[in-house]
Amino acid sequence: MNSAPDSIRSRVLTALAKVTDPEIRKPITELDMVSGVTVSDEGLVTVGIRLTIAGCPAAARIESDVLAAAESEAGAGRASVEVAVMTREQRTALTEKLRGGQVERSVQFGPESLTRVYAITSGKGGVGKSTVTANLAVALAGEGLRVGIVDADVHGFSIPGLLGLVHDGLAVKPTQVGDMILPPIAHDVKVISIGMFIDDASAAVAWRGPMLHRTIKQFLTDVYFGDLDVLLLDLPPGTGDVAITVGQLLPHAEVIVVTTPQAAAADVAERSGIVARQTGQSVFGVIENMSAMVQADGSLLELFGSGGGAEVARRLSVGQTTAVPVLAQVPLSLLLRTGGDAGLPVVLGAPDDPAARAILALARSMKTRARGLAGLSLGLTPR
Ligand SMILES: Nc1ncnc2c1ncn2[C@@H]1O[C@H](COP(=O)(O)OP(=O)(O)OP(=O)(O)O)[C@@H](O)[C@H]1O
Repeated sequence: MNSAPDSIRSRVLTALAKVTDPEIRKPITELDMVSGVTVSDEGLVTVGIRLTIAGCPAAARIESDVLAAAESEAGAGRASVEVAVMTREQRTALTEKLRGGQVERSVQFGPESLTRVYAITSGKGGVGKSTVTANLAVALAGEGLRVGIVDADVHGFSIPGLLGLVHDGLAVKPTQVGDMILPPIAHDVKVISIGMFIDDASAAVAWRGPMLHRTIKQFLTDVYFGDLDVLLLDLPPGTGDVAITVGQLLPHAEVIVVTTPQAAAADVAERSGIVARQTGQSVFGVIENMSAMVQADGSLLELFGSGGGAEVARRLSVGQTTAVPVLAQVPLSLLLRTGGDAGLPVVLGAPDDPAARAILALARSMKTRARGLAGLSLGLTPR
């Protein structure tokens, strides 16, 4: 092996190109985070890196990955890392680069984007919309898709907890690089939540329309999701301001309505689908959650009745050229609930659970239509 300083330097640079920033998920060499590599006549390597911000939570990981990369070429104990922090100008250059050279910030995931955007809504609270959203996101990521969640459920921002992004009772805070927000990542899903910007977990968020509108817009402009295949938006239940804002900002988003099997829930669930239509969005389908559970003795427990999902799908199909399908029936499940409480989604923690299987099957069928690709065939249709 040629070990002249120039040769070592070029091999170290090649190794460094494989080190990624865990939050931005790009090679540090592309992010201008490597300020220099010097090799002494004795072959000792010094790598200079600059972190995006002081106190960067990923600092220790980046430093040790850089050291390992340098030592892989220089030899154990023959490399060192000098850590500095980007200047404001360097940070601005980085955020512009990540935005693809655009100085003007604009809403991501607009009609020109290839990302499939699904707004997940329900007629009323407590039907399991957030639980289903979190599990579906993780299941889609498990299918190899790049997935993000915007938790816009201002009154019940439960996504961070469901995905284990909670520390000392509070949702983890995103790293901020200049005016760019880096979403925390859990189980391979990039997550941003209103809950991450609130310091008192028990505080009620009494925001009115304009404040909500600004926050959702900021999530869609300032959060660096990178290139996603799928973005899921967890909307608040009902037909309020957030649904209208999302309809205005992302008119091509497709809506998924979550409902329970209860006949009485069908009216309100139908309404949330209709609001979506009024803002120009199409309804992708209905997920019936808390469906019948098979008990140990083989009998069915229909705690919330039956038929609600099919009924909502039937009503939302009226006047449409294609029928709105029931995408999945997710049974009542103890493990789905305890997995959510523990921050480990059931699709990962107990993938053989019937509720997990229903969500994993849905993710598999959605995978085939990721990134604008046509065709989604689902076994379930409205009765
Ligand atoms: N299929 C299911 N089986 C058992 N428990 C479930 C199921 N789906 C959801 N749950 C439980 O129901 C409760 C409500 O779920 P979740 O918070 O996801 O509802 P939501 O519709 O998002 O409510 P909100 O919009 O009001 O926040 C949670 O405790 C959750 O663990």
